[in-house]
Amino acid sequence: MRTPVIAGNWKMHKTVDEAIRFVAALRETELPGNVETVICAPFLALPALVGEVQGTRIGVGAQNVHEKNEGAYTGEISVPMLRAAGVKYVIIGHSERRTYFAETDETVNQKVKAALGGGLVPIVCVGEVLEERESGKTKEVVQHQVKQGLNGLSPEAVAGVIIAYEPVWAIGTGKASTAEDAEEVISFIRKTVADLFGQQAAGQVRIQYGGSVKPENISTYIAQPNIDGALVGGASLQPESFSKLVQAAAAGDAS
Ligand SMILES: O=C(CO)COP(=O)(O)O
Repeated sequence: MRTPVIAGNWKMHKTVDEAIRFVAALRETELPGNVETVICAPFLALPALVGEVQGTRIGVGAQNVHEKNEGAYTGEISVPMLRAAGVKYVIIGHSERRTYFAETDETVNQKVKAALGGGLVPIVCVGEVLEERESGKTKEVVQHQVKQGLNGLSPEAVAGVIIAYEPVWAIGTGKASTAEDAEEVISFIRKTVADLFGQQAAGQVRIQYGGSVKPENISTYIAQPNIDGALVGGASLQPESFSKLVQAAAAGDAS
């Protein structure tokens, strides 16, 4: 039985004060125990958030990390720095980082290894662009990204990874993938993990859907057998909406 994960990706939103106010509001709501709840915030807000979530079920994640532990890499943040700040998760290879910051499957792989080696849970993002979808290349693209991103990991390590399938055309567009389409690709990703790392790792690895997930559609994804939660951008920015996502995921998982 895989515990679903609802992770908010705030992207470049919220000052430290805004982040603190968000958690204060979220703490007013009852967060269910059968859903892993994560907030991935800008680096600056992370230490304050770690303090604010003490005693709650919320985990804190970063949105990127450098693959080296330290060195002359101006502007970068390392795994040991995040760990020392109490951060538990890190998003790796988000399509925005691949598009705007030249991340490749190779850098994703190095970052995943660094994260796992340093005790962070990586949320590894994969997904096709519209042109690839329209030319029937979705499975080929995500298979390649999964294979390269997880290259060289042990089956035990893969079991602890979270994969987020985020079709790029669905991100921030309001054009979410249907739950059936997302299930088809995510079950294919699980099969790819089984082929590469064995059935046990494939049975344990959690695979989220991301792309225009809202409180109104989250239940349709959670109802799918292979979809283990969601990575949410816009709808994670308001505490009411984020709380509804977590509640709906809990209700869907229990049903
Ligand atoms: O990119 C996303 C999460 O990482 C999805 O963003 P939206 O939920 O705003 O479409």
